[in-house]
Amino acid sequence: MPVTQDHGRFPRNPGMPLDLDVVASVRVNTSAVERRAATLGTRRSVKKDHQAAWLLRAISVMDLTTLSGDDTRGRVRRLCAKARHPLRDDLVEALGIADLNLTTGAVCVYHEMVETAVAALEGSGIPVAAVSTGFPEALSPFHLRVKEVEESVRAGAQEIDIVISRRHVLTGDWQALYDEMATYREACGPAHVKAILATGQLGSLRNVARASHVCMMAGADFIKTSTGKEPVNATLPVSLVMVRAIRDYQAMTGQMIGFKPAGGISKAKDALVYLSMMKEELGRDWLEPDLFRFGASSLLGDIERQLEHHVTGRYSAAFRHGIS
Ligand SMILES: O=C[C@H](O)COP(=O)(O)O
Repeated sequence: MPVTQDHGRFPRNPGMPLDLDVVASVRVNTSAVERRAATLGTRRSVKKDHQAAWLLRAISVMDLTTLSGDDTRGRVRRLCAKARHPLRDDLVEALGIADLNLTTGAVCVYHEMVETAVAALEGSGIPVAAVSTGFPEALSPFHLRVKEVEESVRAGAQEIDIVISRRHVLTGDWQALYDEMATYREACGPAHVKAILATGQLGSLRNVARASHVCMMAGADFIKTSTGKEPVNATLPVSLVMVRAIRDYQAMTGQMIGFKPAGGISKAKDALVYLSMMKEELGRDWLEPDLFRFGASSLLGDIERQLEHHVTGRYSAAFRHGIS
């Protein structure tokens, strides 16, 4: 499976009027979802022989992230350098992928760091994603959250990760959630918008499904699980519910919406499970950066280690074969 670097094929979601009948009709069979999620890790759709190719793909769909109170411009510049060249030169050579010009899908930072990241990524084609709207709690005055979105776009962010107000979901105020999301959509202008649901704080899988639908109806281009700051972040059951909402929304409107699991995904083997889930649930199109991203601050290191093992294993196997 060749890795493609395609940052320009984003489908823009025009949204639709809020349909409360659809929202009310959303049901989730929690035990069926949990059963399916439990089998995902043991499925073999990523064959061992192809693991290196899948790990390279995981890099190409990664929003390489730093969202820390002690972020500095220097740290962001180093992160951007890593996004341009995610793997060490010797590994790139050993894997025979020098011609791929592999990069991460995007770099994800706070608003304050957008300009620095944009400058550091100039000419690379790698977009900058900004977490705006009072990330991670979204409890600053609404007009300031909207202003932050506008400022991030002005500073050069091509993608905005907004955070929804959890209380609208917890109180079932779908109109308020729709209006909030639609306002952010508008404020994003040409930038693509990812709606962070903060699923660990939404109370139930049914609420996750209903919030997913409302955000897509209001124009979200992507739905994203978590900020990475909730007590529970991306999980497989939550992800299954969200990708199935994406499938239902596509059946209803024809529109393809992206998915971004984020928070706590730091192991290469977990990334492989997510990729195979996307392929099985939504199909091949959802393995591309315009429809799938990992939000992750520490996944790349583990992928690099696994690719090293892959190369070393291959060489030692070739060596043994040579002397037998
Ligand atoms: O949006 C991305 C997340 O904040 C990253 O979370 P993480 O630091 O747990 O990988």
